[in-house]
Amino acid sequence: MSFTTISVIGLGYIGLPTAAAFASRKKQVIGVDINARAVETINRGEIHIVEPELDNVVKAAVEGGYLRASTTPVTADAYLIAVPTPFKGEHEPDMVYVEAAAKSIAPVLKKGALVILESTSPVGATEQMAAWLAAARPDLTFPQQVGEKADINIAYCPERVLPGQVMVELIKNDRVIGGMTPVCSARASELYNIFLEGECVVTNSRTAEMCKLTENSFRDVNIAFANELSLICADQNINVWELIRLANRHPRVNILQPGPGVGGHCIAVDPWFIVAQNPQQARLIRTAREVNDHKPHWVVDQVKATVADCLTTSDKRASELKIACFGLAFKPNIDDLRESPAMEITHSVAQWHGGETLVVEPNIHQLPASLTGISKLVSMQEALAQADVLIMLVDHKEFKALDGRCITQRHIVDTKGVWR
Ligand SMILES: NC(=O)C1=CN([C@@H]2O[C@H](COP(=O)(O)OP(=O)(O)OC[C@H]3O[C@@H](n4cnc5c(N)ncnc54)[C@H](O)[C@@H]3O)[C@@H](O)[C@H]2O)C=CC1
Ligand SMILES: CC(=O)N[C@@H]1[C@@H](OP(=O)(O)OP(=O)(O)OC[C@H]2O[C@@H](n3ccc(=O)[nH]c3=O)[C@H](O)[C@@H]2O)O[C@H](C(=O)O)[C@@H](O)[C@@H]1O
Repeated sequence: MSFTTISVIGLGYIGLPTAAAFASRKKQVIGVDINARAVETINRGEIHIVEPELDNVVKAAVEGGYLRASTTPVTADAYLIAVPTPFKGEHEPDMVYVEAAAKSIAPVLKKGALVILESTSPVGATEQMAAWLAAARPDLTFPQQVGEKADINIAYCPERVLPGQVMVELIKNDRVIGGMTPVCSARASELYNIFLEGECVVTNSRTAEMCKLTENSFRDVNIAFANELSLICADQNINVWELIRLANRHPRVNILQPGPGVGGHCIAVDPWFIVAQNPQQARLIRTAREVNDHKPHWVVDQVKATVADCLTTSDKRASELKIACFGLAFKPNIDDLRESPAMEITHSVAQWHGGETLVVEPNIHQLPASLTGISKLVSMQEALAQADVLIMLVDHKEFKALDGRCITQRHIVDTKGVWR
């Protein structure tokens, strides 16, 4: 059965670009979200999230009559679930959104439908989702009951796009397809091939779930290695960026870059899903998380030591010193401040510091609420003219382009090696 109508459940950073990609290939797409304001925005042909090129694709899809959004699920040939999977408590995966999404589509499922889970999930989540659907629809058969002959096909197909490059990577990246049966995988591959230029690589659902967690854990472990080196090098008076550049000249060494910590809602979250399921075995993955989570605290200690050093050579009192923090976003050249180590550090410094804390963030026009009243958003030039201590937190292109001769301050904490 081919796919005439496709429904995407959850219209956020992943769901909306995916819905728009199908609609741009002239498929009828119904996006569903519990956020009524997001639904209204999309139905006006506008977007509620920031992602390059997405606005044009959504506008064309809505105006062309291929994409519409709704708060209520409808009957479709295929469903893709892209709802949040945060952690709860002591880093346990929270599957309540997936459960709610599955239960919301169950009543409208028709024989022959394909259901794909895209949300980053712990191993076994797809089987759990299939069980929720089966419990809600005893009139239909599911792969866990009858295998290939099931009325409903189910697969896990993780998303691996990089924020900021989603519209390119969505089309070009290879996709891991984890069907509950080979037929499920074949149908899921057929669906993605509507827009995919990359390859569909087929496996089972549990391997596909683990594959997504593995990719982000691999990056987290590699960044933790770099962050650990940065602590060792600071102690040994070695420039860690020079060290890594030199080590990476080895044909089989490729170390990532240290920074203020690991931010965003994926790399700092997903490795915990492995740790939660295999706490005895996942020792390196847990330690990497701990190393990366510790880094912002270490940076704050460096700031305090640098301020103390500055005071010994200055005739100013502590309350007269100005500290400037460069960057708030969770990574360079974006405006996303969520789960940002730069935010965490700036907040701690501003709360601790008796004097003025200046903030330079070229990608925002207004300070977030948590920093309002305890810091001041200024231009790069104002910060360089006024501050006694500089803290480099995010290697935005504007900061990298700065002529070193403009920096007269001697007291600098540079977490990104930009002003070395
Ligand atoms: N943002 C990213 O760069 C990537 C995210 N992922 C994964 O994709 C999944 C989705 O992430 P994002 O799109 O970033 O989240 P998001 O928060 O941007 O969007 C999720 C959307 O789902 C909606 N929603 C929640 N419960 C719902 C329900 N029961 N029915 C319908 N809509 C519902 C929310 O209102 C929201 O609009 C997560 O598992 C995430 O880990 C995977 C790769 C990249
Ligand atoms: C394995 C991998 O590259 N995963 C990607 C990642 O996207 P995300 O934007 O979170 O990743 P990122 O660019 O590594 O940034 C995460 C954090 O790590 C930091 N970071 C990154 C690279 C580095 O050398 N040093 C470093 O400190 C960044 O500054 C940021 O705070 O996670 C996404 C996700 O799963 O949501 C995934 O789709 C993306 O492909």
